[in-house]
Amino acid sequence: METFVDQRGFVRTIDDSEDVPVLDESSDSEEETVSVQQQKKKKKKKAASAFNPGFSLFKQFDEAIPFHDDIALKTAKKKAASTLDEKIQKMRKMKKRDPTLNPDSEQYEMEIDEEEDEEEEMAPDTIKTKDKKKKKRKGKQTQEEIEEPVKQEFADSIDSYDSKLNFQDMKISRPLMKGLATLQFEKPTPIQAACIPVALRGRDLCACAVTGSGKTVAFMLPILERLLYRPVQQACTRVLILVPTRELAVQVHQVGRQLGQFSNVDICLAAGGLDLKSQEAALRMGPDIVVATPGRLIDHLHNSPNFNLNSVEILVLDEADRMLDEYFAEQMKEIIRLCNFQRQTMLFSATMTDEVRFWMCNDLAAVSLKDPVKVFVNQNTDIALGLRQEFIRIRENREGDREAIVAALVTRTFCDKCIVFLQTKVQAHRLHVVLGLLGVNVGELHGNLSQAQRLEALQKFKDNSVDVLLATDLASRGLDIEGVKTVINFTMPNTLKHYVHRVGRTARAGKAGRSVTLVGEKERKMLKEVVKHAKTPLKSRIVPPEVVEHFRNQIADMEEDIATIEREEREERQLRALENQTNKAQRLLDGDPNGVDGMKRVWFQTHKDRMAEKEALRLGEYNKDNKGRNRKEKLSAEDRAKFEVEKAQLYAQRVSKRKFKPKRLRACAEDDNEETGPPAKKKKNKKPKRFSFDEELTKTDQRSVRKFRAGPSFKERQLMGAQENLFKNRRGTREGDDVICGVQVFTASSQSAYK
Ligand SMILES: Nc1ncnc2c1ncn2[C@@H]1O[C@H](COP(=O)(O)OP(=O)(O)OP(=O)(O)O)[C@@H](O)[C@H]1O
Repeated sequence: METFVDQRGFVRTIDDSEDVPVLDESSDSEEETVSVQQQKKKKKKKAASAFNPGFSLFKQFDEAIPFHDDIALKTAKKKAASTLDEKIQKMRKMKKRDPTLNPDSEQYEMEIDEEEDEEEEMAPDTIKTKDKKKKKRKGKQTQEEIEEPVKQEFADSIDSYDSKLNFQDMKISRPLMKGLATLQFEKPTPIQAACIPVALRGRDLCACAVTGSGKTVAFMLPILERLLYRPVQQACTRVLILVPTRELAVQVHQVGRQLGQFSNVDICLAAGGLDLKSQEAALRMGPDIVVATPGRLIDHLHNSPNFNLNSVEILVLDEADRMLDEYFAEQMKEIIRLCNFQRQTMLFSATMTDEVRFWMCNDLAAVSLKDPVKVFVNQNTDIALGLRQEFIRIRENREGDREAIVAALVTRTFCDKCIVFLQTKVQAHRLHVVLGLLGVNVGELHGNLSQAQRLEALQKFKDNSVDVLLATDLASRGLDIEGVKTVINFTMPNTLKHYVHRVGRTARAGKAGRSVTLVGEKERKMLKEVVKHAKTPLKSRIVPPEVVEHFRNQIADMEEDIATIEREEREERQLRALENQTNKAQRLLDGDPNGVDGMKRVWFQTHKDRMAEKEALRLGEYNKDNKGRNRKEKLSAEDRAKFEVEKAQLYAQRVSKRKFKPKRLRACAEDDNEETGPPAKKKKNKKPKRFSFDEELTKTDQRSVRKFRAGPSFKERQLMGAQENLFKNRRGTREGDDVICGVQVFTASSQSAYK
């Protein structure tokens, strides 16, 4: 793959006017032959290293272990030490060593030695360029066209930038220039050139630029620059950066630290899954910048003494459209409620156009911006021009071939630096076993893993000890992994936006990359959307039927081994659950029901509320159909693939329903004054909602109780002078809608309290 490297070895950035070298069509067959050869060399290497003479399969059963609870737990620990990869290796070696264990077991032998010859005879994939069909206007409008956009009003709009501008021209201070030099950033990218001067002026902004265009530096650099001039007498948190995933938080934190390494700005990470106590200690010191995921941040806000957001001067929402979608809605409301409203707010994402109109009319009007500047560079594309997009058609009755096709792709053509995106964690895990048994060096990254496992999987993929990473949408946003060559979509992503982010993991910072998406008949609508948005020609790839059949047979032969591995894992999980229960019981006996320090952690929602929210957001269950009936005990390849597609479609349906749902009006403006800004415009022809006192008293359903009888909000308590009690008894105040960004939002209870 070609990269842009200038004479001085710096990674150059791409200008709007430049042509990006898309992978040459004529190179297809040559490229793939080379790839197959490389794969074969690799396989030989793997075959050589696959056998460890010291390995004893039954070693763990050598000693007779008497059954005893305690020992069972110890065994659980011991068993848990055997990772999935170890299990896969064990199975492969077992089959290799003792063919009598399974009459079909030549499969692994064949794969290591003889299959090479067989594959040599197999035809390479065929690639055709997809022609863009001419637009037919049937007088039928698309959903986007039908929708009447409620647009955010922008005070200014920037859609071009000064391509000659460099970091010196922006008056970036010396310590940060040194940081930029260490990162070898010579020249700002377009989004940086456009955003940094605006952000330095303290203006609110809403920025959108293609994936991999350097948005992180676009907000981090002006933040650090402004913090260099902060008063240092009193340490407090002045900047809050919110991101949707823990991995992204780690990455943003790292970029901040690298950029600010020669300054005295203190950055703290408050992401879920990482050590709570050390985060608490760091937050107590009042770090200048906090990079956080919403859930963990709320936990700290409610449970860490001396940590609050009262002094936050800059709020950044990275992947803003995700942060403001329904999944984070309740948590974001809570954070915004606790955040100082006199602040600069910056929103960044690669896919924002659609969302902007949302924010103004949904519950999250709270993050509305003050005279915001819209910075949309490269507006004509959200997909990198260096990306080559390929599609593989899956015929209606061949849905079950998806696993075989992906196996063919990653073993024959895209053998390294490849991310495969799947819709469900279960399918990602299964594919780990399948590809592992086929000898692929594979890792998985999704929400069913512990944080340590997640970070380890990512690290292994980054440092090339894993060639193929199987991930859910957890990894689709923001992650910047150097040198990702290929992104494979097992099914068409939920929405165009998901597609843009997934394929955006490759072809970053002006480099070339490739995406391969498997498209079934039911997913053709989404494909049309992608075709409509494409700025470069799309390709259609055909994997030869004999290759698909070969892998399909191999996978079918492995089913028994897959079941064995899954059974072992299930047993380990049960033992771990038993261990957890025993530990819990032990803690109860010791009189410490809540953990090490005996403090019960509080959360703004009750456990029941949280579970109800999760349940409402759930998109079907793996072994239940969409009517809630149990699926068959043993799912076929078709069933699994169908569920993946179904799940994506359920999500897309929900998004589209939400777009059409009438929005609740909850805000009313205060008097026009400096603090609160101008009053909101009165809606014509809309009867004001009336709250009756009787209603407040008599309505006892849960929603009304929350709506009418919520306690005073943060601001109201402040007004009442109860500052010291702010962190006590926060539960029950979540609907205490309050003063946010100049708009005062009253609940009925607060209205009557003020009357
Ligand atoms: N000025 C620069 N010069 C060269 N490379 C840069 C520059 N700024 C950022 N990069 C590199 O570009 C890559 C992408 O940056 P970043 O992750 O911030 O992109 P992004 O726009 O946030 O992507 P996404 O939309 O996927 O979140 C990173 O590897 C980063 O190091």
